[in-house]
Amino acid sequence: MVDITPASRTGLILSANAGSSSLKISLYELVGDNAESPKLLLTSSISNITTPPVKFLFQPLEISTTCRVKNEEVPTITEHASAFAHFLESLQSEADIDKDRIVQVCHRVVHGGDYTDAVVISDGTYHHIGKLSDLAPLHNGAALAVIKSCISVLPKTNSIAFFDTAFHRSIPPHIANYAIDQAIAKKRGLKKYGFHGLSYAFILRAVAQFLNKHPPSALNLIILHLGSGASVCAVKEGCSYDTSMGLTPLNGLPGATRSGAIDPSLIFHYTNKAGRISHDPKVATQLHVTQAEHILNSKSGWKSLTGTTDFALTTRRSNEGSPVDQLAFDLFRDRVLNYIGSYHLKLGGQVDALVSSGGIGERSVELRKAIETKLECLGYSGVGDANEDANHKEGVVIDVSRGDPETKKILICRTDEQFEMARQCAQGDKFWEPV
Ligand SMILES: Nc1ncnc2c1ncn2[C@@H]1O[C@H](COP(=O)(O)OP(=O)(O)O)[C@@H](O)[C@H]1O
Ligand SMILES: CC(=O)OP(=O)(O)O
Ligand SMILES: [Mg+2]
Repeated sequence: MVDITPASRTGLILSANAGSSSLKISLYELVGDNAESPKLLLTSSISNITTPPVKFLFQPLEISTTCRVKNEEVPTITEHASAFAHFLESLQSEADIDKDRIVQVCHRVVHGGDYTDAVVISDGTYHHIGKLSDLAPLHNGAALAVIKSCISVLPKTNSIAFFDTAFHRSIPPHIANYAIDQAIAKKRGLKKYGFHGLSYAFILRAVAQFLNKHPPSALNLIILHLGSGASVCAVKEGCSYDTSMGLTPLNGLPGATRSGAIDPSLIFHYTNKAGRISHDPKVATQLHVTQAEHILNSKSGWKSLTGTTDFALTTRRSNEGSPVDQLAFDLFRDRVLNYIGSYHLKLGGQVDALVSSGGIGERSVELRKAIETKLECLGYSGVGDANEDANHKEGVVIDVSRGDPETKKILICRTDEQFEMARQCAQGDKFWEPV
């Protein structure tokens, strides 16, 4: 009989996180007894894929004569497939690792429709995920391009799709459904799916460990994931109860190029071509993305208000008195507060901690301060001095609250979607069964 117990699992696991204009990759080693915590060997990020020059960063954890850091602009990278190919070349040339040692590739797929769990890629699952691309135009197409490359250059390796949506399968019907004709809604799958689920799963476990609350089902949290795409999640008894994104990642908070929630009628006053298919060359031609979706996904958000997608720059400029940057900063804080207030109420005020994560949530001292000083009226501790020092502190979870035991905690969690996939892969029996 073939041994498929966790202790028998060895090899390299690669996790790929394809964003709208970036690809983040982490490589882990599994030696059987570390299935709970696969060992990180290196990370790589390829950014500005749709706005060249493309930046390529390759960072082995241990540097040696055969393991080098690379940080360069690469004009030959034009889309996600060539970005992935460049990573594989560097794996050999910079880290002396043969790609054939990779036994599993985990792919973050943002929209998984009704998939409630990760799936091994086959012809059937590949095409099903392809059909969902219209609902996550900035993301699913990019993930599929990387999956396709894997199938062709790593034919003996399992490719597994991990879905952002899976974490939110617990959202109850009265929250997940929209007030629209239910026959049409059911037929077309028009409901709230929610996203950033791999990040929320990672945070839930990390915070449970930090607060010493086991199992995680003992926890109620309000989690902010504030990055290029931003969302909030109410976790009730260890499960997603509500989240700000909806049918697509467009709803809820604004993001780098996304409007977030707007009055649905607005778009018909913005353009009289809202329903026409977009012919923008950056939108893959096989996707049926309307001009409305293109404007609200790619031509809105911080970029449309301030000219930059860099929220750190927006914050600096707003401190220097720039009115448009101040508007972007205040508008973001306002929308985040909408959700915190609402989720605090939905959780009956029984909140173990407010957790801030994502590129902005983890690093923006100013935004955290602006949000969290408003929360004292709800019994949150307010940010303490630790907020200022958080960027220099080590650790996955950092307590930035004032430390008054009577008040609710405010934490930062350095989320890691790639690690969450590698961990779930290492532990999932079905991924290791011989074919
Ligand atoms: N110190 C900082 N202050 C404010 N925003 C920051 C800071 N560092 C990074 N960011 C912002 O974080 C965002 C990227 O977050 P990230 O979670 O990596 O996004 P994504 O994975 O969605 O591409 C960018 O808008 C970037 O400007
Ligand atoms: C779902 C989503 O918006 O993802 P990201 O923040 O990585 O763009
Ligand atoms: Mg992200």
